Amino acid sequence: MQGAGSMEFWTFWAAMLGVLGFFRNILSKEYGNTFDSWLHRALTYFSPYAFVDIPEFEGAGGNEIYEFVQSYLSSSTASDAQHVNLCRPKNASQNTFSPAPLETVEDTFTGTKVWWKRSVYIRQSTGIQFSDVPNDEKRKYTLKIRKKDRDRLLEPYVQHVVDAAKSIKERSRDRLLYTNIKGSNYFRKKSWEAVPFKHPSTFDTLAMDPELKEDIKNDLLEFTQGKEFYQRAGKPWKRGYLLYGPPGTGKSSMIAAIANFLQYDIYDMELTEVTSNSELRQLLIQTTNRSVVVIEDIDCSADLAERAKARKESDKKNPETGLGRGRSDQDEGSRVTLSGLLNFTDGLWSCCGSERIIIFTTNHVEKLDKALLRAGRMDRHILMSWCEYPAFRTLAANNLGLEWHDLFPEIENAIAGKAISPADVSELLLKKKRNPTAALEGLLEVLGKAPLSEEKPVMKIDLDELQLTEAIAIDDDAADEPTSSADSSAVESRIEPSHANGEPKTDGGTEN
Ligand SMILES: Nc1ncnc2c1ncn2[C@@H]1O[C@H](COP(=O)(O)OP(=O)(O)OP(=O)(O)O)[C@@H](O)[C@H]1O
Repeated sequence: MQGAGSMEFWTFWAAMLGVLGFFRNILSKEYGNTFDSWLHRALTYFSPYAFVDIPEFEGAGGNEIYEFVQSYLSSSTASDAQHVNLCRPKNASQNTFSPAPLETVEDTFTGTKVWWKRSVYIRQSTGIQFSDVPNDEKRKYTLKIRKKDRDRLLEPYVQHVVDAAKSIKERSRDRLLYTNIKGSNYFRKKSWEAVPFKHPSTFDTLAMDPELKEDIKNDLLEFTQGKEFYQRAGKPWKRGYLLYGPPGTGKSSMIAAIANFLQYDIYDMELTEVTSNSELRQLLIQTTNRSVVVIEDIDCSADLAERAKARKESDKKNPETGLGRGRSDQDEGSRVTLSGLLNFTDGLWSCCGSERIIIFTTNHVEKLDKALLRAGRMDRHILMSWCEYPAFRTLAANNLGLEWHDLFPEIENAIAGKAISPADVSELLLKKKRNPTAALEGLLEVLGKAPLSEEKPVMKIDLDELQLTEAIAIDDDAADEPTSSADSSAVESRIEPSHANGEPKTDGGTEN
C-alpha cells in the first residue's frame, strides 16, 4: 500500500511539472522570466534551506566576500570535491583548487553542515566591463544552509570563512623584503621599496647551539600565539631581539630564519638614510603587521661619541643654566636621536601595529648605549658566537651533506675554544665540497692555526651591570620637542653613521 501511495505522489509531481513546463513554453520571453522567478521563490519558500548568493561583482565593483570564499574553498574542502578546477596563478608558488561550476561542496562548522555551490551563467550585457571576465559571464557562490541554523550560524560562519581565507592568503603569498629609500616619491615622503624575499636560511640550516635554537623557536611561537596574553597584560604585541657577536656568526642568517619561520615580511631599516625622528616615525607607521623590522649594525648607525660631543658643545653655549643641553641635535635640525630610536622600540609609536618583531644587530655590543640594552627594551639579547662543534655538525650537513665522518672526533677536539666564525668554517668546507675528506682535512689545518677564543673574547652583555644602569625617562614627544631640562642631554643623543668610540651615559628616570 505504501508503494502505491508513493507512486501516486510521484505521478502527481510529474504531472505538475508537465503542466508547469507546458505553461512555461507557451509564455512569451518577458512573462517566462517572471514565471521563473515566481517558481524559484515558491520553491525556496517551501524548502527547508536558505540560500545566500555571493556574486563576484556587486554594482560597479568587485565583491570582497566572493574572493574570501574563493580562497577558503581553495583549501582542502574544495580539493575533496569530486570535480575541481585546478590552477596556479602567475608567479604564485602554490596550486589552488576551486569547485567546478555546479559542483556542491560540503563544509562543517561547529558540527553543522553547510553547502557551497559555484555557478557561472550568462547575463544580459550592460555594455560595462568590470574586469577581464567576459562581459556576459556572471559568477557567484551560493551558500546553502538550513533555515533553522541560519540566524545562529550565518554571521559566525561568514566570519570564520573570512578569517580562514585571510590566513590562507597570508601563507601562500610571496613574502617581501622592504628597504627604506630616500624620499623617492613625488612628495619626497619617506617610504619603503620592496623586493621578493627568498632567503634560504631556516632554523634547520642555522649553525648554533641546539638548545639556544630551540629556545628561540619556542619564544617566537609563544609570541605569535600570545595575542590574548599581550591584550590581557596591556602590552603592545611586539618583541625585541638584540643579536650580537663577531662578524660572520650568523646574525643576518638568523633574521632570515626568523622571517621564514614566522612567514613575516622584513623591513630592513637603513638608519643612515633617515634624517629625523619624524621620518623614523613615518617609516614605522608604514610597516605592516606580522613583520620583522630590522636595524643592522646599530653600533655603526648610532654614534654615541657624537652624543657626548653634542652635549659638551651645548653645555658650552649655556654654561650656567645648562638650557642648551641636548638642544644642539635639534638646532642643527633633522637627526635621529637616541630617544627617537627608543620610541621606535618601546614608545607610543612602536604600538601603531601589532605582531611585530624588532631586531637590532651589532658586532660591538660594548659600543651601544646602555639605554638600548636595558631590560625590557630588547626582550632577548642573543649572543651569536664562534663556531662550536654542534654548529660545525650543522655546517657539515649543509655544505657537504655529511651526517658523520671519521674525522669528526678530531674536529671536535680541534674546534673547542677556537675563535673561528661559522662563516669561515662554511667557506672552508664549500671550497672542497666535492671531496668531503679533503674539506675536513683543510678545516683541521686551519683550526690548528686559529686563535683561541680567549684571545678574541666576545663581549657578553652583563645583565647585572645593566640592572644598575639608570633608565632614561622617555616621553613620546621628547624626540622632536626637546625639553630644557638637564635630562634632555641623555634623551637627545644623536645617531649618525660613524664608528667612533663613545662614552654612553644615562641620566635620571627609573628602571623598568
Ligand atoms: N650560524 C650560522 N649558520 C649557518 N650559516 C652561517 C652562520 N653564520 C654564518 N653563516 C654563513 O656565513 C654567511 C655570512 O653570515 P651572516 O651574514 O649571517 O653573518 P653576520 O653575523 O650577519 O655577519 P656580519 O656581522 O658581518 O653582518 C652566511 O651567508 C652563511 O652562509
